[in-house]
Amino acid sequence: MATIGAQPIRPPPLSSTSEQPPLFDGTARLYTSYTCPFAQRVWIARNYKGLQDKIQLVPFDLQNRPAWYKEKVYPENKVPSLEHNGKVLGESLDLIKYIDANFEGTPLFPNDPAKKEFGEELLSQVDEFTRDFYNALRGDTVQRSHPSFEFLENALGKFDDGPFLLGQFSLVDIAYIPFVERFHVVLVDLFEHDATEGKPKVAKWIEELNKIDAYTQTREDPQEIVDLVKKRFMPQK
Ligand SMILES: N[C@@H](CCC(=O)N[C@@H](CS)C(=O)NCC(=O)O)C(=O)O
Repeated sequence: MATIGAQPIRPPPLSSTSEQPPLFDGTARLYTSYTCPFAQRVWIARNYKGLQDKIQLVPFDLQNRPAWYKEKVYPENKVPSLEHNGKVLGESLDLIKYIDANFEGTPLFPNDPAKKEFGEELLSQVDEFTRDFYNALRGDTVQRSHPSFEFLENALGKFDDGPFLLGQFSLVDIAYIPFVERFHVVLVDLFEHDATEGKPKVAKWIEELNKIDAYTQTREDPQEIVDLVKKRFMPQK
């Protein structure tokens, strides 16, 4: 993919009038949206494994999706989905595992049984983690977001051979970071609260993740995050 400095050029999002790319022509495609945290997971995994030339991004303007996506590609009509080997698969947590298992590149899950077990446990908790936070946006946000960051700080204390959730970078970090990125930005911007204060492991985790191009290239503009959350959860702000 072409790059400007370290930042690859993002293909422009397709809208309702855009033509459908060929289906099942042998190209692997990630149907995505640049603003969706679920889709961001799969995008990070693809980048980290060096699959930029093997998995093509097909981004949408989600508010104005083409009808052919639901009709011909993915009836659930959500992003992300992955076209690969004559099938279209969905669900971001399944997709990051699928990409790890079915494509070349650095493995995204450790072999160590204790790490595997803890990794699966954390993956099984991520939906609740994100739900709790979105619920906190409905009132008493700072106070109600505290347990989520406390949970992360504790989880990061489990392995001390690296700054990531399983020590080394893995798909567990990929599952959490798109949401933590958004929560962190929203708390700072709308509540003047730095959730990493007094949480050295979370602060270090975010700092280290921000050194990984595969992740930073997928980050959403903080202002867009704030605008979206304001519009959806707190129009009074
Ligand atoms: N559980 C799904 C959630 C995907 C999801 O909710 N995607 C949103 C965008 S962030 C979407 O496509 N929404 C469109 C719609 O619901 O119409 C996953 O993990 O992939």
